[in-house]
Amino acid sequence: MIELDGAGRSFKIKRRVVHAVRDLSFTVSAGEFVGYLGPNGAGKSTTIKMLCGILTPTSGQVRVAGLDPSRRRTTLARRIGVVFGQRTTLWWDLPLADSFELIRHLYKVDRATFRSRLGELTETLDLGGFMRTPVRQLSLGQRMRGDLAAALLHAPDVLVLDEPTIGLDVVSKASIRDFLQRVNAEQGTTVLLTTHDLGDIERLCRRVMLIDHGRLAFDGTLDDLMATAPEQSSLEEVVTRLYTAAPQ
Ligand SMILES: Nc1ncnc2c1ncn2[C@@H]1O[C@H](COP(=O)(O)OP(=O)(O)OP(=O)(O)O)[C@@H](O)[C@H]1O
Repeated sequence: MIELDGAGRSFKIKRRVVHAVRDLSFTVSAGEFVGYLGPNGAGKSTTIKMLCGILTPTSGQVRVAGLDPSRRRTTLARRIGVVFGQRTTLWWDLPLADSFELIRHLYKVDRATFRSRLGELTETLDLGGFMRTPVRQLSLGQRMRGDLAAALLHAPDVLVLDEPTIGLDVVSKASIRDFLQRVNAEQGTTVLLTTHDLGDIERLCRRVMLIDHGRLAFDGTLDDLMATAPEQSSLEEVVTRLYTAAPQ
């Protein structure tokens, strides 16, 4: 469902070149739920932007649902949902319901499918109490639930999440994790999750990829990851070891 083959992305800043992602190769199969970890500045967001076609790779190849994201961005938009936890894709001044209606038009979702899909999402994400509230008046947790619904309204095959639980309290985090687990298990949606919250990883991901300095430093199951450190280490200790040991 997601394939990277030697993908790289560099940026030229004045006379300096920053290699945000270098020679990255991995495959994520349909239905997998994969955690994508890495320290600040490792290249996670750059990878995600290449997956949804916002950035074109400067080397190698990227394929999502068999499509080249930067060339087929519009077609791909129907197959992929993206949530950037730090930003909203909703219309700030409009009630949540109006944002969803606009998304329905953008993605050309027919009215009956939209109604049943929105009904399901409203129930599972408990959106009913604030559907008529302008997005700017929503709490962070409410806004995040709205963003998740917006990303899933068109029933994408792939869901890419960039820190979807950032800033949320423990109860909101738990409900979003439950929701994501259900989407993956019940609808077979392929999920790539970027997070600094290791609780998200422990709770949701069987497979973990770790990127550092733009390169893949680990790709395996959560158990394999835990086995890289002495017994009884916490996930936080294991990840800290890898972040500090990864090659430059
Ligand atoms: N548009 C850009 N122009 C120049 N450099 C960039 C650009 N976008 C990212 N970079 C650089 O690429 C590197 C990787 O950045 P990226 O945002 O992908 O990291 P990240 O892993 O998502 O970090 P964080 O966890 O802090 O969000 C960083 O050194 C960053 O400064």
